[in-house]
Amino acid sequence: MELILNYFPNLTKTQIQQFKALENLYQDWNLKINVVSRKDIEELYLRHVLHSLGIAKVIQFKPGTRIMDVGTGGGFPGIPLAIMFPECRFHLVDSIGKKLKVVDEVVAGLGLENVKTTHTRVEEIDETYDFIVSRAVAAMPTFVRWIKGKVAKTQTNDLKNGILYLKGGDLSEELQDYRAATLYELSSFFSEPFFETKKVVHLPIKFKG
Ligand SMILES: C[S@@+](CC[C@H](N)C(=O)[O-])C[C@H]1O[C@@H](n2cnc3c(N)ncnc32)[C@H](O)[C@@H]1O
Repeated sequence: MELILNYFPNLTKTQIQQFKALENLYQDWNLKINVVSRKDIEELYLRHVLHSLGIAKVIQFKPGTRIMDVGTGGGFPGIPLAIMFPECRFHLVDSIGKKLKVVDEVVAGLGLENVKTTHTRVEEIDETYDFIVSRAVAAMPTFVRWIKGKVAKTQTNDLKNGILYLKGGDLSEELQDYRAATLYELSSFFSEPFFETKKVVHLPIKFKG
């Protein structure tokens, strides 16, 4: 938890309580339904919470921003972001129901009122969002296909509406067809070796006409 405060010193009391509560909630629920690997649970704050919050170093979502987390799994990056931005609306989607059971329990345990979850493949979603966030779900071309028509046209944030994807390693091949993508190195925000090759990819979605 110190790790989070170190990089986000201006959290409210509620946010601090909620971030602290994550540890017990995930430990308990992970014993019942394994959604996070054991090694990762030991390093929950580094590998999951702080990594998710990399997006909060790239953008401060304005109140009212609508965000979908595609393939949220155990709730990452959606849950840490929902704690960080209580005035934004988060839709966490996954095609595996038991993972969302854990997410629903964590959301209830935290008392988060800005999160809804849906058990479906993202292709079936018929809503629009300002931003679509994700981690470890699909390569960019597939992902872009899945979220077609789901990004709202009107921009209200400093960054253009589109995808904010947490990715690692060399992305030159995967992103070769996406010249509009901007890469933000997480190592410039966080000093832990875990973030050495990790990035937030911002891909604005173009609208025709
Ligand atoms: C490797 S896990 C990543 C989970 C989480 N984002 C994280 O980083 O901890 C990939 C997740 O994507 C989900 N997924 C894969 N394809 C999907 C699709 N088309 N629609 C919704 N969820 C999908 C899987 O069920 C799985 O929970």
